[in-house]
Amino acid sequence: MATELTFIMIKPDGVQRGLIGDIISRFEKKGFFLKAMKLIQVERSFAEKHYSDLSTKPFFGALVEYIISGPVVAMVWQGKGVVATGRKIIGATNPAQSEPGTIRGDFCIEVSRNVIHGSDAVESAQKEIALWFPDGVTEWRSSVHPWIYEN
Ligand SMILES: Nc1ncnc2c1ncn2[C@@H]1O[C@H](COP(=O)(O)OP(=O)(O)OP(=O)(O)O)[C@@H](O)[C@H]1O
Repeated sequence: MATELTFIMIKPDGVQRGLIGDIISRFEKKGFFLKAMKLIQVERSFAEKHYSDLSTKPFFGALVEYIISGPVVAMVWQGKGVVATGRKIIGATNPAQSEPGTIRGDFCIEVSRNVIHGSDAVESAQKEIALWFPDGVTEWRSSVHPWIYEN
């Protein structure tokens, strides 16, 4: 059974622009399973912690302002290869380079308003899931699992 997990966050622009349903639908239709989800407006200190790896970047202050500017949808998705495939579904960081058919390729223009975050590695996914969902995620098995996964 596929146990890989990734952390996905719909950023404030994605929430404000009504893209939540479309984004969730893309992950569901691919064959990934939702394990946790909440709509939450985070504190500055929490956003700084989430993006601590980028604290020396010139855009760090603007990035934190953007993330705390409204509610975000934080989610955990499960499935075979969900970290790498999730990044492909999302598309390149800069929407100018994101392929059509990806979330960023279809829905946004600016790197500073790029709608969605996805973990970049299994290890960072584990760290981000622990930060955003300290009480853990919901264990359940979809009844359609055998129609998507051979084992
Ligand atoms: N040059 C930039 N100017 C403004 N914002 C930027 C710039 N580069 C990155 N960002 C913002 O910081 C976020 C994190 O940058 P990172 O390089 O980790 O990209 P990413 O891993 O594709 O994005 P994310 O972590 O949000 O999935 C980007 O998604 C974007 O919102």
